[in-house]
Amino acid sequence: MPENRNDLVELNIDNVAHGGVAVARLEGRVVFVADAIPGERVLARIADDSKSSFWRADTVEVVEASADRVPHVWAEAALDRAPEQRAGGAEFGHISLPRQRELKADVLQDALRRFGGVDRRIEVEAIGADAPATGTTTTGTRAGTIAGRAPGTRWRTRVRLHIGPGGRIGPYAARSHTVVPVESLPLATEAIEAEALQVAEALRHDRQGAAAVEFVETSEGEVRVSLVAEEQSKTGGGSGGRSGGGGGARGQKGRAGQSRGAGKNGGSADRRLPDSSTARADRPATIVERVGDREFRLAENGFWQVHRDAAATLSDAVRSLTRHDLFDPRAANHDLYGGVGLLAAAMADEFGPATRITSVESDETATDHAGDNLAEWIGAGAVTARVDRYLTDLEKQASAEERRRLEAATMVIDPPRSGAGKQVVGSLTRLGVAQVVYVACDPVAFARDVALFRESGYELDAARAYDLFPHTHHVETVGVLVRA
Ligand SMILES: C[S@@+](CC[C@H](N)C(=O)[O-])C[C@H]1O[C@@H](n2cnc3c(N)ncnc32)[C@H](O)[C@@H]1O
Repeated sequence: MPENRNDLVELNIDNVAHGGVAVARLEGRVVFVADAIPGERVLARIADDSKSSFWRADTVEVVEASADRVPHVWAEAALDRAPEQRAGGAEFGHISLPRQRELKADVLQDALRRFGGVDRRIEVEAIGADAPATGTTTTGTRAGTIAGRAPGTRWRTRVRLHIGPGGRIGPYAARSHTVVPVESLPLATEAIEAEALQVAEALRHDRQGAAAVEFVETSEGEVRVSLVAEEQSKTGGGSGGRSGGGGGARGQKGRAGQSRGAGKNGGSADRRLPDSSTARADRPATIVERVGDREFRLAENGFWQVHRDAAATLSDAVRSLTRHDLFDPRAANHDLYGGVGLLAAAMADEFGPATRITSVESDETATDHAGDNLAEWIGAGAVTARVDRYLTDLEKQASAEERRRLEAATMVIDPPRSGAGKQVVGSLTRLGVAQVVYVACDPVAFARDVALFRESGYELDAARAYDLFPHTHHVETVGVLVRA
């Protein structure tokens, strides 16, 4: 029986839940506990008791520590601060990296079992500079550690910081809209951290009507800085995964803003950023990202994988996991939720210049860029459409010959966090496609979609999981679904 001291309770931590919190029980009720590790005993403050089915609590002191507890990777998110003053976005930063990956694998395994009906353990692999030093992959990710860089840090090439009272910038605290001013950003690239500190200084004097600031470092080392206007910040615009040190893994675009490049070495002395009302009308600037030998053009506020080695890792993953024996280059292959064509290019690279592949993406600017990025392949193209409507139209309108090409097709799908869902999975299975190479950033949404595929006669074939978001709870899974 836990000891009650006002709203403080001692809790034994049992396991980990989806969303980066640990699970304890208090008089039979589930309590989701932040900043704890399974196996620990902690003193926690109840933060939310509004629901009858579960409560939320924040660790304030560790009574019996796990052997996997380490000093927090981000001092400004550590236990010695009040919970509402801990920077959000590095919710696993107090756990050793190998244990973080085990916990992510636990969450994925549990989701696949409970929601997908699949009994499978998929270990979560370290990537890029955190991976064991076995050389360089086909698309050029760097394996092995970089001297002077703590493991699991300096990977974040997209960061959104919010502007709080007094013009001070920082991430939100976990599960709140309280801005926590910070003086370090250990998950961000060094260049973004340096730029953010300078911009923070400028905004303290004049917040320029903005509610948030976004930082992007391209693979060429250029840092772009954009202000996000008040109403755009409230509607949650901005590319996926930019919040704080590690907020969401990804999301939808939609932010118009104003920006400037800071160059490789920190930018100009003039810290005034362009005015939001004038710049909002402009088309967003184009940036270039490099993956191996390939260049991709995209809008600077457009979606791009967040970890500096993620684009290469996922390109390698879809190339190697796709069942080569089921791949037909002349079939109606697709890259659904294709962004600027990253994974379509990986497939065309793997299967040769005759490969037919169509990228389908709802964002018009991204599709325009995908068309350019895929121009060298005669069989590759890009379409602006919502995937659900596009597939429904295909079901209604495809000729007999097109249906045969769809049946033989490989569909790469890389949906947002909510997953593909019933309608899209229904269309894919009714079309009877040969295989689906599913890139998933949310284990529960993935597992639910796996269940839908299984109900329609598909099985989960090969699958791998990657630690694209070290020190956060996020994990990326790539799984292949084939007709059983
Ligand atoms: C996770 S990103 C993947 C992009 C690309 N595969 C990559 O790795 O760069 C998901 C993409 O799907 C797009 N998207 C979201 N919902 C969509 C929908 N219903 N139909 C088409 N595209 C959608 C987003 O704009 C975003 O570009």
